Amino acid sequence: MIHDPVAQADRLLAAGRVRDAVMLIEQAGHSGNIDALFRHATWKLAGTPIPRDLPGARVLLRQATSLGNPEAALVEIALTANGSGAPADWAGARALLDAAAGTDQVAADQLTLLDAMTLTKDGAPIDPPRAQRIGENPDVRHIARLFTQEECLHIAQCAADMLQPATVADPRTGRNVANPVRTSDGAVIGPTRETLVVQALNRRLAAVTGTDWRQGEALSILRYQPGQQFRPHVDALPVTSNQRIRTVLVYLNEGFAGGATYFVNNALRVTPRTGDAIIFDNVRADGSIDPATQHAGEPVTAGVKWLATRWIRARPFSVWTGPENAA
Ligand SMILES: O=C(O)CCC(=O)C(=O)O
Ligand SMILES: [Fe+2]
Repeated sequence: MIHDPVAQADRLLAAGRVRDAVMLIEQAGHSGNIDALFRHATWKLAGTPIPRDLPGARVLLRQATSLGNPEAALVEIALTANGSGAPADWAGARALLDAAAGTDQVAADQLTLLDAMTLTKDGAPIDPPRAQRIGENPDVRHIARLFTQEECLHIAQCAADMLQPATVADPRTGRNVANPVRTSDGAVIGPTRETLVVQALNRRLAAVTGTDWRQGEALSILRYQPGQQFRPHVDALPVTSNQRIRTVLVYLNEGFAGGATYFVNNALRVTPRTGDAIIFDNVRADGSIDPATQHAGEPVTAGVKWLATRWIRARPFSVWTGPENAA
């Protein structure tokens, strides 16, 4: 038997021997190697080096979890709740988290945060707060303390190890260059990393924006250090069949200097405070882009600003099948 089939499969892949790598990982999985099962599942999720197969990945994750792989358990929980590879099943995901929490402190900590929320059997908030209007043209609505400090910290922690400087592809060279509009570091919490806490918060954002959670893009996290900013822009996309109709921003911390959100048209300036949210529509009633929604994240002058953004599409949005596709 091969001692470390995952390392061996990586070597085969690096040598371009994809078929051999896949055969090796399959065989090791069949004989109950939990790391091989998990690696095989991640390949099916990523769609490389084998085709994407979400139901197949779920089968492998189930096996790896039941054989005691805690990493597989967390991914299985995420996919169970967000409906990847099978219909969304909040109660099923919750039961898996309960089971994982018995031996895994990461799962236990998530359970503590979840237990502090009052949720329906589908993970939606039972009594979501109402927003107050704070500006006109554009209409900007505000909710104080939509997220608790602990919830904000959890989100920041989910993104912390993935933060990357903002870049755009240079149209001439195709190379990634610094983004001139946004200079902060960012990360998205994709479907395999959506803890039940993040998913409950995404459902809370859906409730307060009057949308379905499936319309939301993956939660985007931004971190601004001194001098970093998001220059004036609109969130709506220039060309799309599934527009970003609404935006909700949640400030994840406070105590830094600068970093207000500024709406150019009505000179509305929103001072960030931990857990506060603002909501605005990016399109007019006829669906056209509303230029009055132009806004900026002003430069941070001292300290660090953390922010979560949920861009909400007109219709369900699937992070698996590409930016324009419905689930
Ligand atoms: O940082 C801010 O306050 C604004 C962020 C923003 O405009 C966005 O995430 O779309
Ligand atoms: Fe924006």
